[in-house]
Amino acid sequence: MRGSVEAGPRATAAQCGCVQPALETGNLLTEPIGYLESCFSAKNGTPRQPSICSLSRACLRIRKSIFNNPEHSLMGLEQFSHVWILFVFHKNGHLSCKAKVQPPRLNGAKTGVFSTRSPHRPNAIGLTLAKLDRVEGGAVYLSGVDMVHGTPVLDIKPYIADYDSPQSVMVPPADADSQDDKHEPTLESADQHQCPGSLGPQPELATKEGLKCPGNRTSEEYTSEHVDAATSGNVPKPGERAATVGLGPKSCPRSRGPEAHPGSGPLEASLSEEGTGKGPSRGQEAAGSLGSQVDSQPGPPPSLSRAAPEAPHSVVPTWVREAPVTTLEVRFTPHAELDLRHLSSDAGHPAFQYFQSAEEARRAMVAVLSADPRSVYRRKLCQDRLFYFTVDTAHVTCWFGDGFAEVLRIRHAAGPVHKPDPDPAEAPGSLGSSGGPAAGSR
Ligand SMILES: C[S@@+](CC[C@H](N)C(=O)[O-])C[C@H]1O[C@@H](n2cnc3c(N)ncnc32)[C@H](O)[C@@H]1O
Repeated sequence: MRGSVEAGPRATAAQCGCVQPALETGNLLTEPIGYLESCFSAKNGTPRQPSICSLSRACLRIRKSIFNNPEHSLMGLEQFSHVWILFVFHKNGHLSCKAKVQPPRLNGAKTGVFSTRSPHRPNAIGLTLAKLDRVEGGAVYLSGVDMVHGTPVLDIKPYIADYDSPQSVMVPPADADSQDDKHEPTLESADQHQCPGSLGPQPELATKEGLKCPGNRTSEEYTSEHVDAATSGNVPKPGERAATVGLGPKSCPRSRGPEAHPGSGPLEASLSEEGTGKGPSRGQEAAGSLGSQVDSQPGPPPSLSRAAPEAPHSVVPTWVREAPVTTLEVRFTPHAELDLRHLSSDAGHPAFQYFQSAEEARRAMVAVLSADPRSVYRRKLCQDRLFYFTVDTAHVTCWFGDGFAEVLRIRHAAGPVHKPDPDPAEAPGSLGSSGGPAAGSR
């Protein structure tokens, strides 16, 4: 009977009898357009969202197997300040089909996977809004990324506030005036009927669900380590967007632009909040918070905006903005400060591939650590243990105390930073054996 089965076209069969992937079935066989070169070589320490560290840089070279002349495909892209990057979470380790996940901001509570930005989702597809620093031939240089080195990238699309931000919904005056019940609701009218308090997810504790998994996917419950997912929105921060969309000067990893100088631009503005640990307190009781917040981010610059005067705001649940911990203070031991100076002046090694100075490297480390990159599991059960991450050529050893993170050692990353490394977080014994920093490392 019609309607008794799920709608959708059937797979097409080839002459040999095989079922071929076909667009109509939605079984898309993807071919990465390139593999990201990122300053983060492992998941550990990689920001949970692009807004956390605007200095996190990457380069994507379009493969010649996709386009003979990759530079043709990038023509015109340099006119945009931000791009969406669609990619595969290739380091997930296993396919996941958990309907509920535990985002760090819910501090152990569960919510539906589709209400989060968890990497562990049925199709393992990520979406990041990155700053486009420059286009050079067949390569794009990005910053503010939250992807590890080697990430297969499926697509690049320009960020267009008019299309991508609900605040920029275009409502022709005539249409707006004549709206009645016969019209499909526009995004604006739909949003205006949303009750902020009614949109939050209803986190539940430890509810098992029957799983419907395609193929032979694991039904293993996520460990907390596996639910090391961030859930904050990936639109630019308040202020950052207004300052940068479409207007900001461009910078690039290897050539200093005006904004590379401290105190001279939007990059600095966002870093000062990230880097000092003086950002707004994120609240203590995110778990179970059911409310929603109206996003009051400024819209695009007036020259670009065609928003209706009473344009709608987007709405997110409160927990997205309220982390379970306050922003951490970040300290460096004198030893670590010395290490950093040595690293940047050691003639035997290339100093940095992505950072332009030791100061930039330091600020990136502060940004990463002040956002507390630990999983819920580590935060709750492994406090004060050693934590490692690699950014650019720096391998960082630190530990977490009450309200702070302290960098203990900074060494040159063993081997090339771009070699896909095993995740130190997943390596046996990687946490060290003590409950605090190793005595010899201070
Ligand atoms: C929470 S996800 C968000 C990614 C993207 N902004 C999104 O919303 O889809 C970011 C985290 O994914 C992890 N990650 C980054 N690249 C990955 C990859 N290629 N494979 C698996 N995990 C990755 C890192 O631990 C990072 O902190």
